[in-house]
Amino acid sequence: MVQTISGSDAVLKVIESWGVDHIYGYPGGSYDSGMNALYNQKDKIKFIQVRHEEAGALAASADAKHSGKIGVCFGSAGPGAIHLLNGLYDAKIDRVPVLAMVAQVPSTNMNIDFFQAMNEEPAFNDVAIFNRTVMTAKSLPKVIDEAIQQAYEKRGVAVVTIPKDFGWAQIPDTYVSNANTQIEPYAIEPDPVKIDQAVKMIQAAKGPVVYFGLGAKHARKQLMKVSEKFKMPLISSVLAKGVLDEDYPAYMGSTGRVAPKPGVEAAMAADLILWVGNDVPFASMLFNPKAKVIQIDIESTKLGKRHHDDIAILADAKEALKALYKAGKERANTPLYDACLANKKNWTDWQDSFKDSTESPVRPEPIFDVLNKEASDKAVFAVDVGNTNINFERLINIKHTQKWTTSGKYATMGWSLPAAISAKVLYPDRDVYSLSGDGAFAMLSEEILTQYKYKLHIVNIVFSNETLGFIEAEQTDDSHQPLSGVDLPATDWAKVAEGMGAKGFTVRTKAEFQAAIEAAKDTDLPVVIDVKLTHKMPFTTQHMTLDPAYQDQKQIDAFVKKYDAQALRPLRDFLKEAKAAQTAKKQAAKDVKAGKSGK
Ligand SMILES: CC(=O)OP(=O)(O)O
Repeated sequence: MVQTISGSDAVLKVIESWGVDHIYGYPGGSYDSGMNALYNQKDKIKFIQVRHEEAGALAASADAKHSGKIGVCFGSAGPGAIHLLNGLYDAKIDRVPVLAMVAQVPSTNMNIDFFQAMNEEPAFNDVAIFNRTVMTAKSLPKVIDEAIQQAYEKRGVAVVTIPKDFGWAQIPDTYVSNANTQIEPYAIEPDPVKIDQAVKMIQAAKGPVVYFGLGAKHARKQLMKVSEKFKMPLISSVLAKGVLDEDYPAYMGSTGRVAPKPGVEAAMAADLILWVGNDVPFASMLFNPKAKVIQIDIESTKLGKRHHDDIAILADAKEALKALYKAGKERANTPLYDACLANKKNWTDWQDSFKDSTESPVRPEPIFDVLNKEASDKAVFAVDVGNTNINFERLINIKHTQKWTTSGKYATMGWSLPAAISAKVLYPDRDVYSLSGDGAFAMLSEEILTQYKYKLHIVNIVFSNETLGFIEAEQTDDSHQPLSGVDLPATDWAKVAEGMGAKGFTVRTKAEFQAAIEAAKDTDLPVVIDVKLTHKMPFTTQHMTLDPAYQDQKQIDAFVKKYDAQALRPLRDFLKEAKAAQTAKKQAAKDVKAGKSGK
């Protein structure tokens, strides 16, 4: 006799065969059989009960971002399913594999206006790369297997809708999963002719730079070697922060609104961009429009997508960088390279000058100074959307051994708590920090309950300044309108957290923050540190007004005063100095050759 198994147990067996050991969700009547299977297989797959399905989907997306492996979540029929959507869009838009199981009313009650029934497929059509309602109980394991393969292959969201009765039905326990058939695709090697052309273009450029994204995350050493050999400063996408150590001298950080000044200025001064594994939507606005572009990408649809290419190389980033390094000759320092290094030092010194500021409410620099010292080399940061992105991008001295995630191109607020849960579930031995503004924290703050329920020792830092700061700055600097709808009521987040079982602290100074971080070491509970943050907005790199060659002195004075930026100098100053130093060096060398060294 053929052994049988319930449809939902068969589903979990397939999911487990792909190496998944936990699933996020919230029970509902239509998902009873799924809960029954999770109970039956609790030794193999852990159920993480989030308190809102959106958080489950975000945590699943964060699992995929952290580990590269598929994240799995579920929602019950109707509202439970629809609540998943926001988290699933994060996975879709940041292109990571997620499986969402969506419960449906029993097949006999579908399409007849039943309680909590809705036509779920159309609702998930846009978000999913694979979106199917299972038609028979027997096909359940095969459809789940297919969904997982599709999610990996197409780097997106697979949605499987499961009518309630199919999950309970007994089916033959004979299905064999496809998980063991999967192999890593071969890295595509670059065309040597294109590599030769690219090397010539790089050698001829006056100020070439590298602009890399997450497509180059496996090519850390090659990025540094190419930069050193051809004297190219490195600029990254926001999300590729952490591929290189922050203190690597030629790494200028990212470019764009959240970026530090050296990255923004280097991008505008470059005359050639070596664009590697990067798909940033604003990218065409962030660079010198006259710069030449050599682009390397593993997907042909990315070539020329964000910027006109002079040379397009279809290849794996690591292979292409290796080939460039091998094919080219070492270059002498360019003035732009020297100027960028000096500019970075000027910016870092300026940021550091606020590290011990005693202003209260506190500035972000003292808080991040403590974090930089306290976070271990293995720390994981879950970073929410808003000014927290800006402060994290500029002030965390990331190490490549640490990890961090945010909601990137989708940029949903509410990211940090579910992402921190994902980090602690995946890496229980690593120190995990969630960082959010008071707006973003409020959006999914109920997830402190999840942290408490599973005894996840996460340090949640809330930057409270009673405003949607990122939007406030936009209304002030971009649209020049009166502030409208951005103010938030003062809230005692430490008290809220205590009510949910966490340990709460309120801090207004660096010393208080340091003390809270010390106290956090003495508890296994989740911790919430409500940092009462200054209302001063971060230095704007988007509307930077520092250079008298381009701006009116009065404007510059007002800008410098607003951001306490007296010590900051424009990149052009360093370029002039670098050019003068190189001319003097050349002249000295000529003099020595001509026997006029004066010695
Ligand atoms: C979205 C937003 O403006 O958030 P914050 O207040 O953290 O900047």
